[in-house]
Order: sequence, then structure tokens, then C-alpha cells
Amino acid sequence: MSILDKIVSRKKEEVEANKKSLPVSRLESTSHFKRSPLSFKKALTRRGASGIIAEFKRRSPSKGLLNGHADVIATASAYELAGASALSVLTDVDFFGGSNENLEKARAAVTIPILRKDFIIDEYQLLEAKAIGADVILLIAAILSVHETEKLARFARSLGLEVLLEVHNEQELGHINHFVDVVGINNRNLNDFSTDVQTSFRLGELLPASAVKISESAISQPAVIVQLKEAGFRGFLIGETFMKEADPGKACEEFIKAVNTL
Ligand SMILES: O=C(O)c1ccccc1NCC(=O)[C@H](O)[C@H](O)COP(=O)(O)O
Repeated sequence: MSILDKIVSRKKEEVEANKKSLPVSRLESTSHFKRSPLSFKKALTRRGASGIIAEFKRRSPSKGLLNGHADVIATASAYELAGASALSVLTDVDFFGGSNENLEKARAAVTIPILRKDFIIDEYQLLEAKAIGADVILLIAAILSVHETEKLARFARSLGLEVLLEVHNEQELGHINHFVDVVGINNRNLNDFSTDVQTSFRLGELLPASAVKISESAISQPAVIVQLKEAGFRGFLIGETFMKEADPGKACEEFIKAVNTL
């Protein structure tokens, strides 16, 4: 079984358990549920935006523990102060050491949009995303059919959430539909963990000029941001480069400063 299959299999169990312990009526009664989400797309395309989407990721299947000490509130605040356009918060518990609570804490600490980074396979998770204060959700083409992608994207939009669709190869471009706000090209092959930033350049050329596209994973050099911007990318999702440092907020600040000097 590939790691992606393992994650999805565990996710199905987790979602069924959550449906029982926290029914939809409880999700719908939260204060976040009544809030109007912020626009991720606007935050990335605003004039002068850094486009950096700074991620809070404690550990990952590919690298193990990245940072056991960073505090989510301090890190989220520091990312925003450093000039990040948006945050990404892992909420998967078993494989990434994340939690819904982390996203709620980040929500209370920042005013920029927050991406719920998880493996979404069920509409319940979209209601949950809204209830914990997310603004945008991730749909991963590699784990969804074209029909499932459209159904989930439509439902997310009906809740006022924006949709980031993640693709990794030419075939997955067929998952794009008109409910998708932003297309993410993941430089990491989620089955074997190999990374190659060229994936963004290759697939980016195949997207219509009107698509708002972001590059995800394995970005560690400020110079790459300049090249990706030249290729029309508006956002850059960065986790490990920041989280592997003792002070992820400082690492983000230095990275954005370095981009601005190029
Ligand atoms: O990060 C992993 O090892 C991973 C493994 C399996 C599925 C997803 C995985 N990561 C999710 C992501 O897409 C990244 O957290 C995100 O793009 C940031 O990547 P990075 O800057 O390389 O931490």
C-alpha cells in the first residue's frame, strides 16, 4: 500500500469517528461557521503580495519530525508579520502531527487567509473546515475522481470557502472545474516522495493564462520564487524550509527579505 493509500484509508476511519463525536449540527453552531471567509485568491493576487503561503507542519511522512517545539500561535503571528500572504495549517493528526485545534489557534492569531491542509474525501470535512475558521480548502486530484472533485468543490463554494485544487501530472489537469479558485502544482510525488520544481514549470505552461496558479513543496531557494513569478505563479507554498528551523517565523522573514533583494 502506498503512503497516500494509507493516509486515505486512515482518513476514512477518522471522518466516520468525527461524524459521531461531533455531529454536523454542532459544527454549524460554532461562531466561525457564521463568519465570512477571507479570499485566498485575492490575498495572492493583490499588488505587492509576497505570494508566500507559510505552512505550519510539525512532521511529514517524507521527513519525519520537522519541529517538535514551535508554538502554533507564535509561528502563525510571526509568519504574518514576516509578510506571508496566507497560512497553511496541517490538520491531519496521524501522519503530520497536526490538529484542528492548531488551525483554530492560528485563526485567532492572524488576519490573513488560512488554508486547511488535509486529505479531504468527504463533505463533512468541509463543514469542519468552516467550523474551525479555515478560508480555503485543499482538494488533491490524486485521491479523488473527477466527479468527487467537482462535488466537493461545489459544496465548499456553497459554504463560502475557496478551493485550491492540487495536481501533480498532466492527467490530473482534467480534474479542474469552474468551482476551483486556485490551481496548485505539487512538486512532490505523493506516492514516492520524489521532488522536482520543474513539475511546476512544465504543468504551469499547460494552464490557461487566466488560472491563478501556485507552486507547492520543495521550495528552498529565494531565487526559485523569482523564476516561478516570471512563469506566472502567484503563490508559493513552503513548509519544511521554515519548519525545520528552530524559529520558523524568523526563517520566513529572512526568506521573504532575500526574495525582495533579488
Ligand atoms: O510532506 C510530505 O512528506 C507529504 C507526504 C505525503 C503527502 C503529502 C505530503 N506533504 C503535503 C504537502 O503538500 C506539503 O506539506 C506542502 O506542499 C509544503 O511542502 P514542503 O515545503 O516541501 O514542506
